[in-house]
Amino acid sequence: MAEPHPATARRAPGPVRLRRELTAESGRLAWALLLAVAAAGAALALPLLVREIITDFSRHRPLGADVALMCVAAVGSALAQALSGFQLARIGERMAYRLRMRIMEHTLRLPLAVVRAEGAGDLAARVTSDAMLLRQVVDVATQLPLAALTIAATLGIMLWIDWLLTVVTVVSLAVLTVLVLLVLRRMRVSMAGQQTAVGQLAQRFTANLDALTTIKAYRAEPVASRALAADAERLRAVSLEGTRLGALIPAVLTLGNQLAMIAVILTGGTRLARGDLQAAAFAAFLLYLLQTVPSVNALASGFGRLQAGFAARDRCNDVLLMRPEADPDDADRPVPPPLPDAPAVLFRSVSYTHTGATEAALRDVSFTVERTGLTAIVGPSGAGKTTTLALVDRFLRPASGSVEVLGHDVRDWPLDALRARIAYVDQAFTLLEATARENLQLGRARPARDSELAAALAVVGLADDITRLPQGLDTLLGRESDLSGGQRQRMALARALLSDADIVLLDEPTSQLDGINEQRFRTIVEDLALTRAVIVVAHRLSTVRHADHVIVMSGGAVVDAGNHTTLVARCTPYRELVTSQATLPH
Ligand SMILES: Nc1ncnc2c1ncn2[C@@H]1O[C@H](COP(=O)(O)OP(=O)(O)OP(=O)(O)O)[C@@H](O)[C@H]1O
Repeated sequence: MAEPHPATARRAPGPVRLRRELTAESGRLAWALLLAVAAAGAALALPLLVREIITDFSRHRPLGADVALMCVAAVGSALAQALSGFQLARIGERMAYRLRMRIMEHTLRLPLAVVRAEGAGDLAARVTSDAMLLRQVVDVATQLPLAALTIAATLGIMLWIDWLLTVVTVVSLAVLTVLVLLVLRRMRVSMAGQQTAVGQLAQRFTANLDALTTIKAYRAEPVASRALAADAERLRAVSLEGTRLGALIPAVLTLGNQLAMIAVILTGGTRLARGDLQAAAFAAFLLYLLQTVPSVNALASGFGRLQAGFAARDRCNDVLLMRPEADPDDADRPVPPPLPDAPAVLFRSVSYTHTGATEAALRDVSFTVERTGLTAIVGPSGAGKTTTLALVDRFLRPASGSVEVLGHDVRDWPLDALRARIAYVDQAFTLLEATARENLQLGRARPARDSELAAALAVVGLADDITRLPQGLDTLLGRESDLSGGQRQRMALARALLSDADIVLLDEPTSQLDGINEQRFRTIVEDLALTRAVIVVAHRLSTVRHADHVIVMSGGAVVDAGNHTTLVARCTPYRELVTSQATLPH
């Protein structure tokens, strides 16, 4: 039997905490900050060197040493800045990678209904655009302290040059800060709205691409475009608000800086005229004042990016805080040994209502499936057949009653161990976007040999079709190379054959098979049923007549169960089903 994959039994990852993410890289971050401080320090020294050079000129001193120092400071500053940027890029990309992996792995472990409700496109937006915004927080982690440090150091030097001019500068900067903070507060709300709108647009676009055949067939491109345009318009409007707020910040900063400059020039000019201030000191002060401009800008843009990062973090956490389908103690649960005399599947008074549905899909359903043999579940559309199969594989959990597999309640199985016992062929015969070989081996604990794959493909009559693919078994399916509906169905069957599962669930497996393949399918299922429990949701009488046991469902309840002959004799809904198919080939 296949062993459960231990790696899949994981706990919920917990929310993203930016501080924890950053402290995980504290060594690298400190290194990046140190380099950035060195770069800023070297840049800060430049105006002082300018002062020295001006004094050299005025006193006719040789310039060589001071000019050389200035060059060293300029090149050193550029070099340190570049190295700091490389470090930050590394930290940022590693953080984004970790975050993306966490969200993707967690999403794959969410209940199916939750993933459907969230939408594939919206979930994809969290690992693309949200993760990108969050990644920028890393730059901010050095950008903010560095800018604050540079401003403080510059103000310190300015204070040393002239205290009165420094007071004028600080008052101007304080007014500026209040204005910028007001804009930033509004920006966070806007960023959250923007990211939600991105998710909604991505969701609708993905859904439309998935339904592209139908859209084309029904010339529904204008309808789809209209809906997409509405989402794109919502995104445009909310982004415009964010962009306007973003554009306001540099304008406010420029105005604030200019006001500070005017105030300093007026105060400094007056003192210069009175002889209270040296021309060289005033020039150096003005240069320092100019040098605060990029730092103040960096501070404001850093806070802006932080707001975007917070909004993205909240959206990522919305996903990460969703409960996975496995219980928290799933990984610690011992794998129960199958009980030798227990049935393969046992339903005891099971009821279930789908989320959002007003009526129960299953009501008080009870039945037994033996360890070997073919069990068919029949009934009209909407009777609850697929829901029944979903409960066996614990895609859904009963609202009341219990489902047992191999003698143990499905809730007592570690999820992975339970699913290792069951092979499931869904109605869509889903293939992954992966090679034919990978598709065939899904769910196997150990890789199959080529001869095993060839044997399974031969049984389902697919050997020639796969050989004809451009790279045979190693052809990537789902993009340029794809299979027909019937071929996909047989691939899914071959996968079940290769799976070693004790229980095989087949949801309408013959719907796309031609006569020859339907006959072949019957033989495969009969062979499988010799050693395993095969439960097949079937509409075709040809499948049902050969079943050892038939469960008749209607309106979410089991109305009767028995073999074909017994049911024809005593069960009116079954007889009607048989009569309705009497004209169909079987
Ligand atoms: N995801 C869902 N959300 C809400 N209701 C659902 C969902 N899936 C199924 N249902 C409802 O549950 C009931 C049983 O559905 P189910 O798919 O089990 O029927 P079925 O017998 O397999 O039908 P069919 O033969 O058409 O596949 C139906 O009334 C259906 O509308």
